[in-house]
Amino acid sequence: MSALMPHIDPPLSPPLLEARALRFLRNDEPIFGPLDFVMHAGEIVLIEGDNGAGKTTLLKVLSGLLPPSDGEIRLHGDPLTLAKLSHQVALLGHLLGLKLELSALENLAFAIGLGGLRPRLSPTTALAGVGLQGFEEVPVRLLSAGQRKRVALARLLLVPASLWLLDEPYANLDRDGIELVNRLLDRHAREGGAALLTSHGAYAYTSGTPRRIKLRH
Ligand SMILES: Nc1ncnc2c1ncn2[C@@H]1O[C@H](COP(=O)(O)OP(=O)(O)OP(=O)(O)O)[C@@H](O)[C@H]1O
Repeated sequence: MSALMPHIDPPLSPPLLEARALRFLRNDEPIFGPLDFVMHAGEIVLIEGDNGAGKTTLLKVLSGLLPPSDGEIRLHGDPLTLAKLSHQVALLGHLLGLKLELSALENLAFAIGLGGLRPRLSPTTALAGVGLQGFEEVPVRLLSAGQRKRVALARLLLVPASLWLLDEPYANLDRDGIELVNRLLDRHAREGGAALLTSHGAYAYTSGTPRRIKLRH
């Protein structure tokens, strides 16, 4: 390097998710916050709190379903926009967001249309990956609660979102399904994604000790 050229360090990449002074009020009553936290690529973080503490509300705010009352959310250093939300953030909520009259495959095709498709994956391989080979054409209304959850997990696998927001991802799953969620989380983290999850169940994320965010009334 020439003696005249200054040495410039490469810029540090911004956190995957950043919440600053984030608050949500309903009818002037505080539900959560002010909250400050950052999440980096590869992190799995648990949101803890009693019933009604605001866990689901926080996930809804982070996924753009509810506007925050105060504060800021940044994704990869930039403010959240609707365009980013659909491609970079995937929410697995209590209601799963599946269309009951459509088949598992049709639901996945619909999700890809909105959120894009991860390279080298297809809806058929994603369904096989969550143990639903043979259920491709079955309308979701005919699937069990755990099978529906698995369709929603296949959707997570398919879309390229780097941030997963998972509300009770273990609910309704058998032991094999719980291990499946943990495998998907580990792979997502290894591939540079991050996930924020709530869980009341006895089974939760078992690889290492995830960081926790505690919400209080
Ligand atoms: N649609 C709504 N309209 C009015 N109040 C609501 C609504 N949804 C939630 N709340 C209230 O907001 C607060 C937080 O609810 P939230 O669902 O975020 O809690 P949670 O921590 O996810 O609870 P749980 O562990 O029971 O799932 C609760 O007091 C609840 O009564």
